[in-house]
Amino acid sequence: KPIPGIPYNEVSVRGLLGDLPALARHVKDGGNFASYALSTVRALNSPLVQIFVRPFGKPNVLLADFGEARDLLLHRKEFDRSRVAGDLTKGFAHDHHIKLKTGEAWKSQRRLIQDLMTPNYLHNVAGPVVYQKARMLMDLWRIKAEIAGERPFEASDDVFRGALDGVMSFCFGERFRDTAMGPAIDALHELDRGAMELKHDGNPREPVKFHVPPLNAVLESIVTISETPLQVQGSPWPGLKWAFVLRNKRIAQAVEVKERYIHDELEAIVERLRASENDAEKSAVHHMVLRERALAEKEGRAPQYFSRVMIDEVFGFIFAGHETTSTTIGWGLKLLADNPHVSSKLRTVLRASFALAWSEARQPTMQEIARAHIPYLDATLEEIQRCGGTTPIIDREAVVDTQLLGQHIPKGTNVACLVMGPSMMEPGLVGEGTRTIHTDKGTKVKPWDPSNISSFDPERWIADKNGAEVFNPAAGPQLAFGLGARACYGKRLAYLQMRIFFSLLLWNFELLPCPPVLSDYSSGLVITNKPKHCYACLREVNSFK
Ligand code: HEM
Repeated sequence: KPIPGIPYNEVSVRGLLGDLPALARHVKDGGNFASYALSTVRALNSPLVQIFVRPFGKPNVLLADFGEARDLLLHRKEFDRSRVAGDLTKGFAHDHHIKLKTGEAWKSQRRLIQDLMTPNYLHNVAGPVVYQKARMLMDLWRIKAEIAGERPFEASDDVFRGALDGVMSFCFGERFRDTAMGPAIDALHELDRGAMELKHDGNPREPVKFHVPPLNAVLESIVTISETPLQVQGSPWPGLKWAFVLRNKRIAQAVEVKERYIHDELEAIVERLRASENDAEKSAVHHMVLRERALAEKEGRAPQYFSRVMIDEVFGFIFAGHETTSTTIGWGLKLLADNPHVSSKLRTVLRASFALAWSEARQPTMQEIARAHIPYLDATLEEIQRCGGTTPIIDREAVVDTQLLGQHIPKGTNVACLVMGPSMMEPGLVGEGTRTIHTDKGTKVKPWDPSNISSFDPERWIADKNGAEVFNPAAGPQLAFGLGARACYGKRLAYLQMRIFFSLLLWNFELLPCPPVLSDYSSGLVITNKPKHCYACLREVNSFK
């Protein structure tokens, strides 16, 4: 039954299936749930609309306005984490904190992973292992660029391997050695040099196809599990659907492999700590074991190193961190290749910022990259986040009867804030004065200039402070990581990974534009809003070690 006062498609309320038939047609034509939501907002020309995608369930409200979404996410206690995230992760990380409402239980669980996103931890512990994996990706692309000879090649699998290795290194530190990238590099070394001839064959615009080697059993299990939420998405009975999905032999085996792997890693750390306090390798898992030990001591109980919560929190890093980061890097590759003025300015800025590395003909170090103050780099990363739309929807649930944009929202309604719609990537639909009263008077974020709101322009994040360029993270609307208490936990790690990756990429390569057929911006929404085509066409600009 529609919520009075909120626009909807008239045809959707005529049948039992609501918007599902129209959504299915949209998907068949190459769209996805997020693009359907956006097209509905546009068709009804309203920043607040409702759609019916759960048979017998409540309508889903779509909110396409940054000002109102920001207020909701930052200040409104009437909204909390929705059931969607928990429903989608129930089958493989049942006890992860993502599903919890904001309160004592959530806070207490977050204590286990506290301090992992501090600059100190990121720069000194996580950064070096993440940097090492980014260097491996550059090595892989150096070989591919040489073989491809300025022809494009598929980049999404490489970027995916790089991001997966990055987040696994964050979790397990130096203990994680059986990487995704290793076999990809080995496969190139073993390649018959005759394959070098590829660069002279055929159409120079045709992509070069490289063999994609399989992942090891643990990494393969992560990929298998990460695909399962797609099967549950939209189900009116997620619990039942999970029971069915987990009966599949391949999926059940994948869950078993990942459980055993995480358990064994925890056990290894616990054993090393028992043997010698200073002997265990530092990593997120090591840090969690120390936190659990300290919390248990404080609470007068025995530590539970192998509890469901411990295992699910570890897997949460991997699940929440690998595809999001790899998708965002994929968008960044495309945007930088298609905007050579941005990539060449960034390269010039990087050379000036890492002047010592340039003069010594070497790669910038992890510490140089992490600590440098480079406003144009920060601005470019922010703009990649804005234009990529990796997580196009941020859900919240109304926990009491409330209002949005002056309309009644009943308790239990799921509100989906659109990250890419009006006011974000196209002019807004809301007139001043119609929003819910803002509690943060005086710090309201200014809207983007409508004349260039949809273009990729890092300069929008740059401000002038006493004649010097500074990066202004609050220059305008941005929802890429959500906002408020439940915003992305791993944001700082994601920025660090991107900072390292794009600095090294532009240090080593020029990104040549790919042929138009490989350069479109269509996307597929699985867990994230992924580019359908992600190719790289690289020219090495130096051969520094
Ligand atoms: C570019 C990469 C990433 C993007 C775009 C991204 C985006 C997001 C978004 C939009 C949310 C929901 C925010 C909200 O509801 O307000 C979220 C939540 C979360 N993210 Fe990320 N994320 C990224 C990387 C990571 C990484 C690397 C980790 C951990 C290693 C991580 C861990 C989490 C967790 C644990 C939550 C749930 C927080 C909670 O419910 O309290 N994310 N992320």
